[in-house]
Amino acid sequence: MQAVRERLTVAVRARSVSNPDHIQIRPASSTVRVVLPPELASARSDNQRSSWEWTYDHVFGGESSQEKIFDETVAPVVDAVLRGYNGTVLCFGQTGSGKTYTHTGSMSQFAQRGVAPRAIARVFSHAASQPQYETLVTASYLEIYNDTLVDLLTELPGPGPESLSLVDCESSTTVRGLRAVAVADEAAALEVLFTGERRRSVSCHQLNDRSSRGHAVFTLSMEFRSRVESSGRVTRAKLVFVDLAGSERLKKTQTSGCLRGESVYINQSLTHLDQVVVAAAVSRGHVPYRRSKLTHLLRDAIGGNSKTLLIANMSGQAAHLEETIATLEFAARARAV
Ligand SMILES: Nc1ncnc2c1ncn2[C@@H]1O[C@H](COP(=O)(O)OP(=O)(O)OP(=O)(O)O)[C@@H](O)[C@H]1O
Repeated sequence: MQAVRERLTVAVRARSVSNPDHIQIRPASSTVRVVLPPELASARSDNQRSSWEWTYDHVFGGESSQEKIFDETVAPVVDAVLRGYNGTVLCFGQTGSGKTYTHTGSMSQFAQRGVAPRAIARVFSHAASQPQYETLVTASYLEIYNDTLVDLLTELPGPGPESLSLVDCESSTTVRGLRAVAVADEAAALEVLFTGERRRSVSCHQLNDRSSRGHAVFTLSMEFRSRVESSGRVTRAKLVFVDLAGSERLKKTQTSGCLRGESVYINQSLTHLDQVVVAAAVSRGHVPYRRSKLTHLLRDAIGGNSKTLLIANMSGQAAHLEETIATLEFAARARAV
């Protein structure tokens, strides 16, 4: 792996905008402007603001296709991985804002497929165009559910499930015991992705009838070996997709019982993620990555040598303005890392 640290790239994607007076998506200038309506502004204390404007690396409105999102944001990360760098794509945002749609998309409509299946296609088409290299790819799929590591691929043939643990390597963190399945072609890699997708913890609540209850981490690990050079040099690289569980207000999701416990964990782990992002942005010293399994696992993506893209998904609905502001503020903090 080579060092590639650049500023973390941040893209904002709005699902749809219900009230352009209050939410203005401006792809041409890569900005988003939010103006609170008077009734919300007056409910905030005097020293709080009522309008904001943020600049990101990319901004997409509700009309942007899955293809456009992939081509403009994720394809450069995949291409860096194919040159031997590590890459991470993180989908973040409020529950129901479109994170899983961005990550996986529709399993039945080809044009609606998300960034992970498109990345798989790009990896294997690149491998086919480079016969001078042997490309070996393995896939793994992990879920962090209530701070427990769960292997989503244990139903595939292979050794039985082991208990999983995080292990620090030189600059990144790996998961000991996680199954890595060799995938020879695009179809095999998609099969692994969709097997894991089907096994994710999902529940129905007021804002999403298939809400992810854990953070999902899909990883393609690659080895490139020259068939023509005798040195036998091997380049290794990793492409990681993280579909985070959505932040949620308990009042809005109207969850109770188990679901409520999951929500509390989800919100807490996202708060830890925010704290780690702030620490990584302001300090070159200690960053509390070990605060949760999620931040520990994302050490390389946040403060290491991974080429990292954050896609901040926002609903764009006036009813969720406060959550949208929280998402956009997090995305702005991440851009400072
Ligand atoms: N840009 C979009 N275009 C069309 N449909 C979308 C778009 N974004 C999201 N959807 C649809 O909205 C619903 C909720 O989206 P999704 O499940 O991706 O949200 P999420 O952010 O992953 O939510 P959660 O955090 O609760 O898991 C899904 O039915 C999805 O297909």
